[in-house]
Amino acid sequence: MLTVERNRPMASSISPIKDNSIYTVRNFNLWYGADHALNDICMDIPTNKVTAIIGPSGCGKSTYIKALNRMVELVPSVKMTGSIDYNGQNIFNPKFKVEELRTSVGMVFQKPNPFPKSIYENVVYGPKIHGIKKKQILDEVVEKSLKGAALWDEVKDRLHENAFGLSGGQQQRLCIARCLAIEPDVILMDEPTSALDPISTLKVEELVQSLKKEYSIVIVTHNMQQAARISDNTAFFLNGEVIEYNKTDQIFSNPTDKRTEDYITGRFG
Ligand SMILES: Nc1ncnc2c1ncn2[C@@H]1O[C@H](COP(=O)(O)OP(=O)(O)OP(=O)(O)O)[C@@H](O)[C@H]1O
Repeated sequence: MLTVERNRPMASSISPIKDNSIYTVRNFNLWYGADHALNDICMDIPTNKVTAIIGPSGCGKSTYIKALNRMVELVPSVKMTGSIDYNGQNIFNPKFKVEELRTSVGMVFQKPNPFPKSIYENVVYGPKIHGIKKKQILDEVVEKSLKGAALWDEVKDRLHENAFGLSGGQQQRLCIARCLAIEPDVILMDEPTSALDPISTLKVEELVQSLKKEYSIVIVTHNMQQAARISDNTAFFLNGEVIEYNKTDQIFSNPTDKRTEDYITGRFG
């Protein structure tokens, strides 16, 4: 189990938002070599809400969400202290099964990254890895996931065509469908619309809002309007710290920290 080092100044204390939390994060620190990228993060993720993470480039947003699914450990120089509990279990406990995170937490990246396969094969990729072979079940997964990602009507007659033939916005929704196919509880999104045109962006934003009925969503975004439009709660990160974490309305209408106000009003970042 990881322990907390106390040989450095404490960051601002952040009171967790009082909702059912799928993640409980306590005093979490992360270093890339000597670079202290996350500093004493205490930030819970509520269930069935959209949580936006905003902040200037390099403040640790991606690192934080990659810690939530233990992807960040793929970087060899990483060192961490503190705890991240997922459904009450510390994900860094040696007894914790990381495969559980792989099936419960899906991730959507900045650039759509479909596999060089058909639309159908992209969606069934995860379920097949988890041993589902029956065609009828896979067909159902494809329809349900593509409907969930608001893409079914656009692709139902071309399921066996290569995914690279889709537009960028459609490819991103396909990546969301691929994520839904593993039936996750959480979807982590790292700037999912930054490579998309305004209409595709709107479709993904509408999708995020409809998905929160069934999923807990964390979205990193540089787009203030997007965070304000689609999220329930927003965290403002700066230099690896959570400066403010509150209801989105509150953050955007009446931030308590001057640095949050300066950032959302475009004075820096
Ligand atoms: N693989 C890595 N190896 C070493 N340092 C890294 C690595 N990834 C990120 N960092 C460093 O950690 C800090 C936080 O980076 P991170 O990518 O989490 O920020 P971010 O807020 O997501 O930035 P952006 O908005 O530009 O994507 C930065 O100083 C960055 O240089």
